[in-house]
Amino acid sequence: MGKKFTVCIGNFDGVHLGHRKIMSETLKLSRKLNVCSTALSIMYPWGYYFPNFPGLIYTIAKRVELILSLGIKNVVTVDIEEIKDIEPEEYILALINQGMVGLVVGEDFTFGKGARGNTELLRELSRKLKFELVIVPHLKRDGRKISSSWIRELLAQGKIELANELLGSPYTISGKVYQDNRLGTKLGFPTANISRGIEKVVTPRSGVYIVKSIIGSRLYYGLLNIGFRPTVNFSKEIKYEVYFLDFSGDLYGKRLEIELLKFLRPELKFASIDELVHAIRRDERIARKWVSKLDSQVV
Ligand SMILES: Cc1cc2nc3c(=O)[nH]c(=O)nc-3n(C[C@H](O)[C@H](O)[C@H](O)COP(=O)(O)O)c2cc1C
Ligand SMILES: Nc1ncnc2c1ncn2[C@@H]1O[C@H](COP(=O)(O)OP(=O)(O)O)[C@@H](O)[C@H]1O
Repeated sequence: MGKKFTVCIGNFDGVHLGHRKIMSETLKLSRKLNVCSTALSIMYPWGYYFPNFPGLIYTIAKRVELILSLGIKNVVTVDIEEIKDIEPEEYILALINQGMVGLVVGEDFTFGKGARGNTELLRELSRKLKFELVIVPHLKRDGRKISSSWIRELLAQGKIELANELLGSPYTISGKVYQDNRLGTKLGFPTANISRGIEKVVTPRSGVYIVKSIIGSRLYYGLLNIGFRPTVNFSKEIKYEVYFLDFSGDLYGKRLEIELLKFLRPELKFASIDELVHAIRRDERIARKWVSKLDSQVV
C-alpha cells in the first residue's frame, strides 16, 4: 500500500463554489488525518453529453490548475469508460488498497455499475471498511443548486457577474495571440486576437465585455469583443479580440489569460466603420469610468 490519502471525486468542470466546498472539506479531513489530499476528476467523452452541449466551462489544464491552487496536492483524471462498469464496492476497495483513508463527495454523487454507488451505499461501506466519509450538501444560491450547467447557461446569456460569483473567481478565456488583418490599428483600436485552442469550451454570449489581464507583470484593463464582427467582414468563426487600455507593444505569439468582468453590450452590425469606431469610443469611456469607480473602492 502506498501513502495514505483523502480523495474527493467529481467531474469538477468550472471548479465552482460547490466544488470548492468539497475541496475545502477534503483539505480539512486531510489535516485531521494528517495525510495527503487528492482530487479524482472524472472525464466524460462527448457522447455522454446531450446533443447541444455548449462545451466545458474550462479546459482540463485550467481545471487541474484551479484545483491545485486551492491546496489539493494531487489531481488524477479518470475516464468514465474505465470505471462505469465496475461494481461500486470493488471501486472503493481498489481506492482503499491504494491508501485511501477518507472520501469526500457531493450529496448527489453516484458511481459504478448502474450508478448504484450512491451516498447511502458509501455510508454503509465507510462503516464496514473503516474509512472516513464526508457528504457535502449542495450549495445553493437563491434556492437553486449551484451547478456547472447553470454557470454554462449564465455564460451563454452574458450574465458574467453572477457566473463569476458562482465560480468563486472571474471566468477567464486564454490562448495565444495571432496576427489578423491589422485593421484594428488603422481604426485606432489595435486588438489582440486570442485563439482558445481545440478543446470544446463554452462560448460566452457574443458582445463587448470589460476585462482585465496581466501582461508581463502589470495589470491592464481592456475591452473584449466576442463575435463575428459583422460590420467589417462577417467572420466564419467566432473571434475573441481584446483592445487593452493604456497598453502599447507587441503581443503576437504571447499567451494571455483574460478575466471577463462585465458585459457591456451585444455585438452589432453598424451601417459604417465610422459608426463602429464611435461605438468603440463610447465603450472605452464607459469602461474607464467603471474601472476608476472600481479602483476608488479598493483601498
Ligand atoms: C471594444 C470592441 C467592440 C467591437 N464591437 C463590434 C461590433 O459591435 N460590431 C462589429 O462588427 N465589430 C465589432 N468589433 C470588432 C472590430 O470590427 C474589429 O476589432 C476590427 O475589425 C479589427 O479587426 P482586426 O483584429 O482584424 O484588426 C469590436 C471590437 C472591439 C475591440
Ligand atoms: N492596446 C493594445 N491592445 C491590444 N493589442 C495591442 C495594443 N497595442 C498594441 N497591440 C498589438 O497590436 C496587435 C493588434 O493590432 P491589429 O491592428 O488589431 O492587428 P490584428 O488584426 O493582427 O489583430 C496586437 O496583437 C498586439 O500585438
